[in-house]
Amino acid sequence: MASFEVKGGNKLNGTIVPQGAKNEALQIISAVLLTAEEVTVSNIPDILDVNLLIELLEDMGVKVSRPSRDTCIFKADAVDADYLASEAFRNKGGKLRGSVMVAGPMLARFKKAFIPKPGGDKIGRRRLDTHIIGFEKLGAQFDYHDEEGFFQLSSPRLKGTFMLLDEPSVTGTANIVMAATLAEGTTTIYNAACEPYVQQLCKMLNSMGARISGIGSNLLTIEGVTALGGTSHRMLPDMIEVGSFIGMAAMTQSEITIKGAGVEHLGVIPDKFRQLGIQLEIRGDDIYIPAQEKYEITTFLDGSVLTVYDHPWPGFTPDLLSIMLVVATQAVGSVLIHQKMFESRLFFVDKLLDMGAQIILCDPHRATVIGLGRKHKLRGITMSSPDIRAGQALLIAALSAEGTSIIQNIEQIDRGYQYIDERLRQLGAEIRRL
Ligand SMILES: CC(=O)N[C@H]1[C@@H](OP(=O)(O)OP(=O)(O)OC[C@H]2O[C@@H](n3ccc(=O)[nH]c3=O)[C@H](O)[C@@H]2O)O[C@H](CO)[C@@H](O)[C@@H]1O
Ligand SMILES: C=C(OP(=O)(O)O)C(=O)O
Repeated sequence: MASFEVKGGNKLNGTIVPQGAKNEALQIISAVLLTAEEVTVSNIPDILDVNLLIELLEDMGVKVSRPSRDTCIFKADAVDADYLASEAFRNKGGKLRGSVMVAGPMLARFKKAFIPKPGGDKIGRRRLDTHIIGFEKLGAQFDYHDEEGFFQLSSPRLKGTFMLLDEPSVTGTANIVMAATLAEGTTTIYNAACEPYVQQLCKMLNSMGARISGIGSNLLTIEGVTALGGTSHRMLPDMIEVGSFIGMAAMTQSEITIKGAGVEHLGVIPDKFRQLGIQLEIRGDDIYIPAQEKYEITTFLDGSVLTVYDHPWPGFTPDLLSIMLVVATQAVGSVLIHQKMFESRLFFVDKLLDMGAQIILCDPHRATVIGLGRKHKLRGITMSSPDIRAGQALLIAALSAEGTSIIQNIEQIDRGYQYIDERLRQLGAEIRRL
């Protein structure tokens, strides 16, 4: 279990380029299974989860070449569909959430799939019902193997239909869309997730010959085709990294430019940080954050305390709430952070309390932060990263704190943030991997 040692208190300065989007990468890389032709994918982040998925595809017989560090050429012309039934797949696939999205393409092209109990963050219950019920509506049968916790799916023939999803699941929508591209007839998905990740997937599928309309909305129509071909696709900048860097700049009073932030794909993210009183300027596709002595949380128009909560896109992503929470600890004013989707994502506030933050955890979903307004600094402590975003939030807290912090279990951070220590050192941070 590796750790970061962080000496806090330095003001950072400079330019940082966001990596390619992790959650987009997991969808896009799964989609290469839909064709026997070559698919070139660029701006791939070099992070644990994505590398594991690429390894998984190689184990399945997909040919992968890497002309440069961030680009892969995939060719799924000799896939061993039986590999999915193996224990090796269950073990490796079970290490990341993204492995569930191998199922849609496998069902569509090879008529069978297995979904291992997926890994990913332990942030509360994360059901797969939307995926499975969607496949079932397309004509697949499933068995749930209780003891090993995996789903076995088969589909001699997928047939398009109308479906109204129970919830706009991000990976669920991606999975059903991928299966529907090769189904007979037309599939209509209402209450579909429409995050930029899903939009990017649909655009890539269309460039492979799929016929998807309604991209960017919650009503997707997919006219099935008989085969898909090769294409090239470039991942968007990771919007969660962009948000994390905005928060980090404010919290550490740093002047930072986020270069190539993919501004048009950020939705409400910049405005949510502005609601915390953080100044930021959009300069073309860059975001400039000036060094700020103080930032003051706004109130609602009637003067009541601001609430920041998550909501399916185009609402605010749950993956940035931990960052918002930590940044609010040094703001002037108060905010209620309401994490609606996940039950166990706010428990990391214990560590912030130990660092001297003023937070009241109201219940597992809600925390009220009373900003310190820099009256005193957080103090460095030893802590363990519980999940990817809490890990990054604690790293930001440590960078702003007085003294030295040790963050353990940083595999959680490495799951989603590429070379984070190296990139932060370039901005002037004192961070060391132990
Ligand atoms: C690999 C990947 O892409 N992971 C992302 C994906 O996970 P993932 O696709 O697994 O998450 P889902 O969209 O399925 O849903 C997440 C959780 O929120 C609940 N839920 C979902 C929709 C809704 O309207 N109401 C609701 O309460 C679900 O029951 C589930 O417990 O989307 C999540 C929600 O944006 C993000 O946190 C994850 O980073
Ligand atoms: C929850 C996340 O990831 P995963 O779905 O892979 O656990 C995340 O990216 O914040």
